[in-house]
Amino acid sequence: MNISFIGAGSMAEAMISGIIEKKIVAGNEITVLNRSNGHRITQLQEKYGIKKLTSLSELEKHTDVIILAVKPKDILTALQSIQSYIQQGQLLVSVAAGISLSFIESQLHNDVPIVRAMPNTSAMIGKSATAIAFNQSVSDAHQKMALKLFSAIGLTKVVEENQLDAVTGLSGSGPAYIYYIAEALEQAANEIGLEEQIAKQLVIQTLIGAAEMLKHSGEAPENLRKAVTSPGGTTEAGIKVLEQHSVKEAFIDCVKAATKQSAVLAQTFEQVSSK
Ligand SMILES: NC(=O)C1=CN([C@@H]2O[C@H](COP(=O)(O)OP(=O)(O)OC[C@H]3O[C@@H](n4cnc5c(N)ncnc54)[C@H](OP(=O)(O)O)[C@@H]3O)[C@@H](O)[C@H]2O)C=CC1
Ligand SMILES: O=C(O)[C@@H]1CCC=N1
Repeated sequence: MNISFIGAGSMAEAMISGIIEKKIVAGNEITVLNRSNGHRITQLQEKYGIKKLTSLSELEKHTDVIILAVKPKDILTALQSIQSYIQQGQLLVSVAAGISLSFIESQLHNDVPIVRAMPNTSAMIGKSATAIAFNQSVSDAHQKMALKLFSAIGLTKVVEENQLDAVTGLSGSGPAYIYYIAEALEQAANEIGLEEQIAKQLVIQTLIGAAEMLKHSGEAPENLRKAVTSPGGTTEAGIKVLEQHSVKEAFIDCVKAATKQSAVLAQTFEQVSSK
């Protein structure tokens, strides 16, 4: 299988790294095209043994999967540049946030099988939580191929496309919410007089331990929380303050706002692009 990346940024690198590490394809079966920076391609060549896509016409003969890994603002130009080279049987994958399957279809000449994906930054270490949706032209074989590719960068779930705004609000943006908690815990540690380097490690290990417990214990988060909370104890005193500040409600509103913004961005982008 040969894979071509249009765009050589952080998401492309995360996918390249995962795909090679999981031996889905070898480095020399991956070609990459960037917009401006030759140095970036050389860097990826040296690190992963990938090849440079020297001309877009190479897509016609040597590619089974084309992965669009450009920013949403660049997707129209990228689609216009590749549209005449896409061949029957090739699979097109887009990781661009907020760019709908119908928008991509509208920029192409034929019925092209398309996968739209929403990964997150933990793809860098193979720990993304990704959701993918397919258009009508995607075959069973293509679905399997897409699942294999995204499973190389973490957990992958198939959803209907209308769920992708919610996925973006939850797990696409999700790492930032957890980093926000880590920031707050580190600041608290500082204010209560803990040594900085020790506090950082305690915060990280607390987050990892809690995440692993959620994954492996089979218990609901509420039960795990109650197991830490002794009556009249320290956790109860802490949680009481979170409740006074309506922190749970704030997180619920946070995910809803991010989900809403995903839909707004998609609409705005498509209106601008269709002018
Ligand atoms: N980063 C993340 O965590 C997540 C990213 N995504 C999505 O992934 C996509 C890529 O994001 P990310 O990797 O972070 O972005 P980056 O800015 O790191 O990379 C984008 C790359 O696309 C290249 N590019 C732009 N236009 C073209 C073009 N016409 N032809 C070829 N290459 C082009 C850029 O080249 P140059 O540098 O020369 O301009 C750059 O290398 C986005 O659409 C984003 O929404 C989705 C979920 C999470
Ligand atoms: O904040 C954003 O718009 C993007 C989409 C998902 C993660 N980051």
